[in-house]
Amino acid sequence: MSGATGTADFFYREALRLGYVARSAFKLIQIQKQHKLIAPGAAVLDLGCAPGAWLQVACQNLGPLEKGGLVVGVDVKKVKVPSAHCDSRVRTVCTDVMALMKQQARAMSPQERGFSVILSDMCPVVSGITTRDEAISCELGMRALSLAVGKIKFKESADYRETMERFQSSTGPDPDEDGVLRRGGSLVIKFLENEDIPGFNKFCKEKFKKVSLLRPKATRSSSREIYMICEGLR
Ligand SMILES: C[S@@+](CC[C@H](N)C(=O)[O-])C[C@H]1O[C@@H](n2cnc3c(N)ncnc32)[C@H](O)[C@@H]1O
Repeated sequence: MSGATGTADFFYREALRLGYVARSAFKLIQIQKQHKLIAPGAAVLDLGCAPGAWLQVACQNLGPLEKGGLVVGVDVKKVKVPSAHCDSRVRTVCTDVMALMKQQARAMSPQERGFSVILSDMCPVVSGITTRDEAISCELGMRALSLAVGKIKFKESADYRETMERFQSSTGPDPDEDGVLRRGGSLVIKFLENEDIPGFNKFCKEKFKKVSLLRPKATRSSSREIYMICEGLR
């Protein structure tokens, strides 16, 4: 688990010391510190949650139990809710997000009113074939985006049209047009850096009040991952 660099080893050791199940905890800690996406009592959907470090960080930011809130983690792998930093507000569902319908996702939210924060740390098992890994990463990102904002609609003349159309088909049929992210809510999507990111970025800038890209300090130097942080769904 420890990486080749001193920085990677630092985050690995810190995760062990502080009771996080993976060093990836520090990526969400940095995102949360800079963007304050998870408010006390928030309803958080964590896509690609195994082994559970983001569940821990999300729960820590819900505030005291009496504030309420919920963290639902979804992964193709079965995930046991970590005992440290998690409480009764955290639960996990084992399913493939590519096949998860919006109605099913909404049914997991409090009073079926949707989520205030959606996090996607999903990534493919890296094959080493760059174009293939990038395409799968974009498909996963597109699925997270369409779950959040609903049916992807844009003007014919939009200069990101080609990018969005290319990955739209990967989301599969879903009769529900509405997304499961509440108005004003925030979305975080992990991508492997590639030439389609500017297209996603432009689309998201129309949908959200603020969009930024972040490469957290805990990212391994060998990784091409980057996080798109979208705040304030219009
Ligand atoms: C980098 S890990 C997530 C780490 C997690 N955020 C944490 O801090 O513990 C990426 C996860 O995405 C999951 N994943 C990839 N494709 C998925 C899919 N189609 N549906 C659900 N989960 C998926 C993988 O199983 C893997 O557990």
